[in-house]
Amino acid sequence: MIDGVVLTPLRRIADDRGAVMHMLRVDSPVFQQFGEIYFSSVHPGKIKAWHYHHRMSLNYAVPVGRINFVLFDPRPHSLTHGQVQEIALGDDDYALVSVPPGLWTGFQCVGGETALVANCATLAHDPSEGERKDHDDPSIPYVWRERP
Ligand SMILES: Cc1cn([C@H]2C[C@H](O)[C@@H](COP(=O)(O)OP(=O)(O)O[C@H]3O[C@H](C)C(=O)[C@H](O)[C@H]3O)O2)c(=O)[nH]c1=O
Repeated sequence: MIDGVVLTPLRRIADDRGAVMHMLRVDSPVFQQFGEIYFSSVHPGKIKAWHYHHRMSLNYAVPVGRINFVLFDPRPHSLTHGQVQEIALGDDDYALVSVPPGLWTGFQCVGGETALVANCATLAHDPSEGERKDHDDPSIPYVWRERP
């Protein structure tokens, strides 16, 4: 796992009416502070990458559909400097991934259903706090799956 990233399995309590899906509680070891919750949908095969945050920590869960979540560690003094990691997230592999600032992240919808990514972030969205690169930027050593 990239240094500082935490993957926490989450409960999905299903019955014949639907399901309750946990995400983040104030007494969780990964809870820091509340900034904003938002949801990002991504259609089958589509990529949303790359995102970088200077100060915001992310807490992602995917209650609908499935994504391949990818992280790249550019931090010069990190134990995992230069590493790339893929994490499968989705309603059938339901978990919370907590990501510190300073990493490049992105995701691709895998499977045939539009996926919904929930982010319970430690700060309210502030465009000046983030950076973007194209999904195929050569400075990040990762090749996304072919898109339909
Ligand atoms: C998050 C946000 C976005 N926007 C605007 C900015 C753009 O014009 C448009 C799409 O934003 P973006 O391209 O950043 O969307 P995603 O690629 O889905 O990424 C967003 O959702 C993933 C999960 C992340 O973690 C990102 O930090 C977050 O920005 O919505 C706003 O006006 N307010 C907001 O709070």
